[in-house]
Amino acid sequence: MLTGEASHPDIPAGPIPMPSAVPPQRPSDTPRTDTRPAEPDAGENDAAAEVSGSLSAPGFFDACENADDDSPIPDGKPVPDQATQGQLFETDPPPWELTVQEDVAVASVVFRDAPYGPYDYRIPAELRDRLHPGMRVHVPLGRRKRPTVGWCIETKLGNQTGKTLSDVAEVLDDAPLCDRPLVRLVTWMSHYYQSPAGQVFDALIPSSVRASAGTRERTYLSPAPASADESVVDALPAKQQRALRLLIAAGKPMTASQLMVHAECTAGPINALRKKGLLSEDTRREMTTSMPTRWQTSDGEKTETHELTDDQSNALGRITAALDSAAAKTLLLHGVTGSGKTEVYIRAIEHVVKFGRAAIVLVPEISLTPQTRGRFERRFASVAVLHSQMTPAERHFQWQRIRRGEVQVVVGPRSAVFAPLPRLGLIILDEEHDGSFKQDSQPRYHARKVAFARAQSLQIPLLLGSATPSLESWYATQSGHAELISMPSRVGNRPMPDVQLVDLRIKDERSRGGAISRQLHLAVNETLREKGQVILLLNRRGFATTIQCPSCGHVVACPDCEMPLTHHRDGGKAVCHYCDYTIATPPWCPECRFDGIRYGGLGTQKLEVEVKKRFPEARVARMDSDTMRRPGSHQKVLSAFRSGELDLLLGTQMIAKGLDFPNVLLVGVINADAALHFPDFRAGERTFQLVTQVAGRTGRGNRGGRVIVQTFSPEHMAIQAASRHDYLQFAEAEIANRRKFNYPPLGSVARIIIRGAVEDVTEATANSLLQRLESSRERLGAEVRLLGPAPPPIAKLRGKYRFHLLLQSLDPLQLGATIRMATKTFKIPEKDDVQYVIDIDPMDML
Ligand SMILES: Nc1ncnc2c1ncn2[C@@H]1O[C@H](COP(=O)(O)OP(=O)(O)OP(=O)(O)O)[C@@H](O)[C@H]1O
Ligand SMILES: [Zn+2]
Repeated sequence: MLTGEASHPDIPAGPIPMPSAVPPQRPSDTPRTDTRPAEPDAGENDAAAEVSGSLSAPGFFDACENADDDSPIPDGKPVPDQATQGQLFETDPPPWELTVQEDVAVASVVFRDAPYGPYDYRIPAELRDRLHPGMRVHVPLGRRKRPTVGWCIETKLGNQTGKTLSDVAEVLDDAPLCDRPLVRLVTWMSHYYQSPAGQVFDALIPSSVRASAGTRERTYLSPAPASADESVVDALPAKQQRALRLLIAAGKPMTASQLMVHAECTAGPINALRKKGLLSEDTRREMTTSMPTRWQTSDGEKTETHELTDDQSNALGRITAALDSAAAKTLLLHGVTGSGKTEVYIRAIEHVVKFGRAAIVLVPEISLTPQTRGRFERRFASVAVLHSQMTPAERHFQWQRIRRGEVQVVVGPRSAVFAPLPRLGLIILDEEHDGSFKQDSQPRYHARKVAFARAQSLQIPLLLGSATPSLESWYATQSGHAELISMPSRVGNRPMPDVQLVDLRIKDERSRGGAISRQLHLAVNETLREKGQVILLLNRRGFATTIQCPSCGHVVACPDCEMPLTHHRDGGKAVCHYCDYTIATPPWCPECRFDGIRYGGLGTQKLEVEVKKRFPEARVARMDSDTMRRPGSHQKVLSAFRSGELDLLLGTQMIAKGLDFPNVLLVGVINADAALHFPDFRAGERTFQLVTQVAGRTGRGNRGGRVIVQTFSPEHMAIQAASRHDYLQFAEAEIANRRKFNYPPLGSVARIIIRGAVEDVTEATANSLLQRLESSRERLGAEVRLLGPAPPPIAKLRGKYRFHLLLQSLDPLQLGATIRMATKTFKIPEKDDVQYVIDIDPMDML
């Protein structure tokens, strides 16, 4: 899937189902999601295997019980290379062959491109001790024996395929890039998300690690045994003798250039010594620098350790009990904004670290919250912070530290769930409802679900924390799959801020020609006068969100996506927020040449202009993905805001997350409905989360705080509940809504997006995929509802027409099996140029 397909940076995405049961892993039916022809596969019989394999076999986690032992991946039945032909002629091998065959060491290998494997290869004797699961290999693939890089997922004794295996040609890694539990996680993800295992490995192991970024090979010279013979050394020409004696005297290996400097000679004498066999060589891969970290750690907050509140110590007690029980328990810490969740995480990790174990803390993009980062770095001796602005060399350096076991805490975004800590004891997801935990390209995984799988297989607790938990996690506490821990009040018994709704339908409430209502205007003035700080939320970036001709009605749209372009004032650009297509904003209508084109709709840039005009004294900063492009820019703005150099911060949802500034006395929400009327069953949930979270940024100090929410739908349940900080009311009402349609968390949803250059060919492909889904559903007897194909709200993206199919079921196993069976042999003729993407537990329907 193209990155950017679901990149709606200003639209918060929602949550994902809590797995209550997870399908078994069967590495043999790695899915295919592209149009290339697949290798021959086992055909009809496999369909039957699919039924029993996916619908009745024990779950993945049964298979993963002994995560530490070295047993091969359970239930693996690799499809042998070119199996079908061989099977025509061969029956059981004769017994004498059996003994020989059993002695054959075999590696199962998967690939990132089709055919995806797994296929079995013989491990030649000289590679037997070197090859382990989690390493990359070179193997010959296909009839042409094309040399291909693959990942070894299993090594075993005995060739079960009944035919001659090709040899592994080369082992590419000195040590496994992931340990066995992580290899098992790969095969589970590949199965559950229907994404080739080779591609899952690529998501798991950063490209900087695969490419050994920031390292180079260096060859070290030391005296060879032959140089111990004095007479030999004495007989050498002067320069050679000098160099060799220096090396012997040094007592440690040197590179050729070091030795040249030392011995004040050229390369000649050293090469001569080499040729005479008087030097031995040793090549190592080394980091080129000792890693300087480019980011300061602090945003200006002081270190504080607090006496825990009663809520906090109760929460900590329940978490340490789970840690001590060494069970794979899922805990949901529901603590209102400002209840001190971070302190609880830190204490829980201290408990973990005491026993020599380590923790992972997943956060929505860390560069947005330098504060969180600072809190962890100040409290632990060895923290690895992973974030999107690291260089490849930094990333690789941190990864190596983590793998060597030098790190107590890893803090990072969703991909940090794969951090290769050797003694992981706890995984925490902070702001667990956040949409950034779902990846919108292959493999389309959700970090919460992967964290759950990893925690289960290692038998360690998973701690989810939020003031506005996803309904999936909430429902899990209601159905007994997770334990609920509540922190219903703020630290220091500070009250929740007062929320006032401004009904924008009433004309008097609206301001003439502006975005800021009379009440909000007054409140900002008052706050500034009291030397308090203000946060204003508007979840749309750009200046104007539509460019329309008032004469002919033409809307300037992206030629590739057909979505309206957003006018950006800096540079006078019109930009597609879906694909980044950019043109100069046309000064007149491109259709009818009318010169008086109108910029409608409100973005953060326009709001900034209005704010500066209304409050000329205020020092204002804007925070959105346009102003925050440069590394470190969040930190700069946030430290300035903390130190009081700024009075007013306005921006998109990135200012709604996790910030803790005691002097913020007013939060204004410019338009609470922006996301409410999206064609998505999570629209209400996202609105509730966003309003509650941003409202929670105030009243965090001793001076109190208040919130003004402007809305066209003040009676909407999500906005009502948010205005009362009433999560329970919201959750109960929303669960009842979802129950009517079996939407998550009550049922499971999957989405298949079909895209192609020609509209009717794309639609026809979607229809034939639908037929296949219908017939698999019938063969499996699966209770799955099929909807579509229909054009999604974004019906065209980057020049491709799009259709989608939705699948719904109460049983995620049946849902997965239906798709797997339908797509297993589904091939789209190359000339059609149509691709499809499977999205299990999709987070948006756009
Ligand atoms: N026991 C305590 N006593 C006093 N202050 C505390 C205590 N625990 C935490 N704090 C302070 O309370 C503030 C809020 O804590 P924190 O930012 O962890 O809240 P939170 O629950 O994560 O809120 P949000 O969900 O809004 O991010 C912080 O400034 C923190 O230093
Ligand atoms: Zn576009």
